[in-house]
Amino acid sequence: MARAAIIGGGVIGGGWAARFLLNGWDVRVFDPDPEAQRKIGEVLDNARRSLPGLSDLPLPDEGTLSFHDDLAEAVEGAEWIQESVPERLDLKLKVYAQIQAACEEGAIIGSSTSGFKPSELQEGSDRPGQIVVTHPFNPVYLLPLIELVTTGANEAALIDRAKGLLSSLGLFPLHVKKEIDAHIADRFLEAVWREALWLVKDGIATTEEVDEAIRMGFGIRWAQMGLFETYRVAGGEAGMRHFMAQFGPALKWPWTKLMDVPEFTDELVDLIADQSDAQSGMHSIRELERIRDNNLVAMMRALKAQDWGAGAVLNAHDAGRKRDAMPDIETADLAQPILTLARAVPLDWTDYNGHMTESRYLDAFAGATDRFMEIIGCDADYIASGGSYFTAETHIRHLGECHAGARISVRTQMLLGQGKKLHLFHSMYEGEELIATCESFLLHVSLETRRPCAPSQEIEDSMARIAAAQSGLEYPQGAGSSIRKPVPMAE
Ligand SMILES: NC(=O)C1=CN([C@@H]2O[C@H](COP(=O)(O)OP(=O)(O)OC[C@H]3O[C@@H](n4cnc5c(N)ncnc54)[C@H](O)[C@@H]3O)[C@@H](O)[C@H]2O)C=CC1
Ligand SMILES: C[N+](C)(C)CC(=O)CC(=O)[O-]
Repeated sequence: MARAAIIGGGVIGGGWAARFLLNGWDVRVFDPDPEAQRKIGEVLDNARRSLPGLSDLPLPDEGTLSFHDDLAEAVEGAEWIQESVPERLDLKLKVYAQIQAACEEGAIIGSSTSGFKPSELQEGSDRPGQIVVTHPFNPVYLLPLIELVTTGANEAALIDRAKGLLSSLGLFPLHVKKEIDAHIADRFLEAVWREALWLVKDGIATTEEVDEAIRMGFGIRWAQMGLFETYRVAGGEAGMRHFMAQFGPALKWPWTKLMDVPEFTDELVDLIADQSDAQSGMHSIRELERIRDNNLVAMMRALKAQDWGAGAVLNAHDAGRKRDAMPDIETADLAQPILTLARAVPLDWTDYNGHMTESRYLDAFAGATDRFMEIIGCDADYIASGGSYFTAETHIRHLGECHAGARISVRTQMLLGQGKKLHLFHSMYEGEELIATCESFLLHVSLETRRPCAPSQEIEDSMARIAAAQSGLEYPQGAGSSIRKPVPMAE
């Protein structure tokens, strides 16, 4: 089992711990704070309800989490060491000396620093090539971006290994090859933060109005296209050149306070903190984290459907794991109902009753049907060649309930697969418990005529193979049933 050490387990270290653990790594934590274990436990609870559902496949079994009073013990045998101690250079340098005295020479030491350059962190080290900046974004267990900032002291092989390990955790390592204070993203965030402070200090807007100005407009836009792509579109048909010609000169107008930072007087801190309390004080920080996570999961899953931005990163992560996680016609035990879906229930699949909402059962069963189609040869290439299946009838029975984060699976029995007809019976389980079934009848169609027709010989052969293998299975209980006619109540 791969092992990571988390040095500093606060807001960010806790997020890293969750990211590693939920991706199957063993995690050792060193943090002198006596509250660290409780705090990380709460971050983990949030991560467990939100991260697994982002994937359309099950995550690996969780690794083991342990807390250590001794830094040397925590880093021993670790392949990855993530430093997330407070943003003070003297402290970070002291911590690296302790880490490097005890860790493996081949281990990667990543720093979460928001602002320091890697050359500053490598200063005075005997093995500077081991230290890189891996700057994450909060919540680390959901957001994919990691700014991987390196110097000439870091060898290409170590950089490649770091990229590979980060990608295997579902992260998106953005390699910043030329170091600069605050890397890339925090330079924007600092600029926006500075402007917002001025707007509140000068009485132009409240903290709430600043936040509305972001989240009702460009905040949504930036989640799917960055700055340049957004402005290219805003330039109209003439694109970026026109945009720059039109708005470039305006940058010189006195729109902003540019580099000045308002002084953090007690008065300014009170003004901002009081407004922030009035805006959000009715929610605890943990509640706000859960609201944030619900929203992030819903947005990232929407981007996933578009295979765009952060959604494309999630799809690529799934694609890399699909081969091992899901059987195909050669690896499945065809004599049994075939595994066609295995995943965690995403946060945005639950409803006001606190369990998976009914439309999502159809969503999950439709995913199982899609997988069955792939297994028999009706994959993306086949569909592009003009043949596919349309569903003619579906009947779902709800036998139990499941909640966000639950691991569900679907196993599929083929009741008929011959000519243009495909009749499937899906059974959904949480663990061993049967929670729903779905019977579907599909017809093979020509996508040109939109009329039923026979499928390819390869599909016919696959269906014949499965029919022969499953011929010994009993007709499933519940198949062929309908909603019974109500019996009149006795007086
Ligand atoms: N909070 C944020 O939004 C982000 C912070 N970062 C960076 O992550 C790092 C940590 O920041 P946060 O998690 O926000 O701070 P935090 O204050 O929540 O956590 C820091 C943790 O380090 C522990 N600590 C202090 N001295 C230690 C030592 N000698 N050895 C081990 N642990 C020690 C503290 O007990 C505390 O639990 C900083 O470098 C920061 O710039 C990066 C991205 C976002
Ligand atoms: C405020 N901050 C500079 C610590 C923020 C970051 O570094 C990244 C983030 O998560 O916004």
